[in-house]
Amino acid sequence: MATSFLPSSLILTTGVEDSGLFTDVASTAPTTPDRDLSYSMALSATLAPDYEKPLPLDRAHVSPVKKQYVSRICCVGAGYVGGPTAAVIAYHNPDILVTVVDKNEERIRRWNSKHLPIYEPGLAEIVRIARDGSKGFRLPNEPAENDNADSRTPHGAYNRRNGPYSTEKHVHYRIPNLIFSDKVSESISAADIVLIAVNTPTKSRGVGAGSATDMTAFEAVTKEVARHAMPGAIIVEKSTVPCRTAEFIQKTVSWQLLSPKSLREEEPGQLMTSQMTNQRPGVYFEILSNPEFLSAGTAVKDLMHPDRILIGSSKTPSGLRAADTLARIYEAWVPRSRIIKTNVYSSELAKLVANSMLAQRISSINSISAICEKTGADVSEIAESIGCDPRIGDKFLKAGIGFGGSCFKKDILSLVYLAESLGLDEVGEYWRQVVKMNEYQRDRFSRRVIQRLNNTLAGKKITLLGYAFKANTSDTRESPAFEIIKTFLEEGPRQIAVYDPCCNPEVVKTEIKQLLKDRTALEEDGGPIAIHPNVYNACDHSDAILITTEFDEFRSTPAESNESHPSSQSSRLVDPRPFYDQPSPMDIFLLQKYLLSTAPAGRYPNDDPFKRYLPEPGCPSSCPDCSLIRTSGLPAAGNSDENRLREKLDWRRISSCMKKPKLLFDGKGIIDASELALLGIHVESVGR
Ligand SMILES: NC(=O)c1ccc[n+]([C@@H]2O[C@H](COP(=O)([O-])OP(=O)(O)OC[C@H]3O[C@@H](n4cnc5c(N)ncnc54)[C@H](O)[C@@H]3O)[C@@H](O)[C@H]2O)c1
Ligand SMILES: O=c1ccn([C@@H]2O[C@H](COP(=O)(O)OP(=O)(O)O[C@H]3O[C@H](CO)[C@@H](O)[C@H](O)[C@H]3O)[C@@H](O)[C@H]2O)c(=O)[nH]1
Repeated sequence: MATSFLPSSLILTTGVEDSGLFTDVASTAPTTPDRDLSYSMALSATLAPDYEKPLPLDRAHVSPVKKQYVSRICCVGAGYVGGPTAAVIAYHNPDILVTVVDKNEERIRRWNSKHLPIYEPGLAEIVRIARDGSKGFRLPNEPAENDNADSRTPHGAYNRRNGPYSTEKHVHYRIPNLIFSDKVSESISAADIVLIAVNTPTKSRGVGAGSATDMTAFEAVTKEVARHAMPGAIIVEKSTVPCRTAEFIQKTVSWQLLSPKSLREEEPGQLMTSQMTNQRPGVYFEILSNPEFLSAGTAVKDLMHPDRILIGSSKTPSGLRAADTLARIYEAWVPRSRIIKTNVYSSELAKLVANSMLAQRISSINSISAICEKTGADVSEIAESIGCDPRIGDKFLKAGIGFGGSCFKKDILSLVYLAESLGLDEVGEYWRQVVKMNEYQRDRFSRRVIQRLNNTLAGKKITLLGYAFKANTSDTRESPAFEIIKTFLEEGPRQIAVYDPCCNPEVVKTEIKQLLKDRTALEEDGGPIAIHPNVYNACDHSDAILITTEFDEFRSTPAESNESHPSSQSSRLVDPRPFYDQPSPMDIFLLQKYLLSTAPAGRYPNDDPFKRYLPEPGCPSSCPDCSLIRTSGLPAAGNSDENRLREKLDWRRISSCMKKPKLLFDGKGIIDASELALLGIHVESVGR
């Protein structure tokens, strides 16, 4: 077996070697040539004379990746982006060691346990394989419903034992290649590529407070990189950052690297920086922008089947080669045609523009919803009719209580700040209006509820169904529900009941306490806010129910199709066999999905059709997550398990326990008013 680059403690014995199944199986993991940290494989790749030779194509659209160029990737930031992105990169590149580092030790502890800090459908499976390794297995290379096998194979060679379409494929065991660690500088120093995926929120104080991007975390990491990254390492902005951040990194890095003398001569304003230690003359890095476009709740789908991978680089030969090096990592599973290369500032700005344009559509349709409510037009009918125009398209036209989430607002505000700081005040004002409209829409909804309840909530119980900022996630950042709760609190209600099928009630309570900075807001502390684990208790004797998140469980209308999502093409359930080549990690991923979705319940224990999973890490008796599950019945990352029982609400039962007049305010356009009218519930919807 080839030598592994992993610490011996991480190499798991699978027992597969002993089974005699794979006598010729060797680890595909390369070894860093000399372990000298001044050596960078990425740099050597960029200098290799044959680097630009066209790659041989052995598949229709995915090029084979010669991964010997990059052996280690470090991702700084183990959050919603860093964790899943690194996991998917590691899953598809088993011979690259991917280390995710974070200064938050608690987060790292959870990534290393069976209690991942975030929930995303499919994430745990990917992490398990890449972090823990997997057993080798044999795979029948025939489609399950193989009633006409020969017609499925181009050469009629399907049943030949040794032909390209052999009846059985051996899939090699994997050694772990995904590590979560709190050793930030150490991991940076060993990496050929450093992805920076730390948080970049809106500044809350000082110059630009309320709109500029707070670059504190990003800058701190940049300095770590300048001090510790190996010469020639490629630095990648994964975080969403203001346009021209690459230039800022270049300067930060240069200030760290240049000698004090040269700095004094060239940048007199930066004398202070020159006094930093660790100058490393002659050391050079390439900086790339590679923004992430995943959405909460569909992160794994989005990462597995991205619409595009955007890579911005300088247009120098070395910058372009660095972009190619990063592109090759993605080419392990992303069709080349989906990898877009631009200049670095275009890439940075494109991320802000993408989010701003998406949010703008929501604000635009929400503005129309206000007109609809006063005219008798129906905003969903308008959205449907304009969405048929391919120039407009039908996505992101759902009127409601406005957008939430950690990204839209902050990214629009970052664009606003950029425009204003460039003296483009009208441009800034144009985009600021998107945020204003969003707040107006949410407040309009809250006011409508209060008005319909005779302008007072005193002595009344109001129920919010949904606390997460969108469906199928327990992410509650910038949740519209929280802002609505804040508005209602001012009215002195008897109870504000909250139910969310994904969020852990204990976690929501802690969060609300922190955000309100009020120790007496929760019911158990004598306040009106009650977070219910049971939806019927939450609705019992309610004066008004509000739909604040678009969970399918709450719907009385059919769920929306997501057919145009690129992932849906591959998740359309087709058996991907027979495999001509050795099945790739993507092949196995798609086959597993197919098998699980078509098999009768219970057919594959642990959802592991290939019996390849190794045991998950055990927890110590003091594990806080196990203790939370014992007390609340749910993990901290919530109950957004894709296998959770998505039982539809029994609206008849809810109607029977509501106070009269039975009022329901649909903030997400998922309720059929005429259906609930039959149950005696009066529905008011946004834009109708
Ligand atoms: N959440 C999303 O859906 C999403 C999607 C696309 C892009 N983005 C962008 O990606 C970036 C990260 O977002 P996120 O949601 O993952 O944030 P997050 O808050 O979930 O994670 C950021 C992590 O960085 C860590 N960190 C901060 N400073 C550090 C330091 N000096 N050293 C080591 N670790 C440090 C934090 O401890 C935290 O765990 C942001 O710029 C965001 O705008 C987010
Ligand atoms: O027609 C719509 C679509 C969405 N929303 C709301 O908009 C918010 C954001 O939804 P979505 O964009 O699906 O989720 P995010 O996870 O915030 O993803 C956005 O923000 C990420 C972080 O930058 C980007 O990577 C993604 O591409 C971008 O869609 C949620 O509150 C939704 O309820 C609507 O009100 N109407």
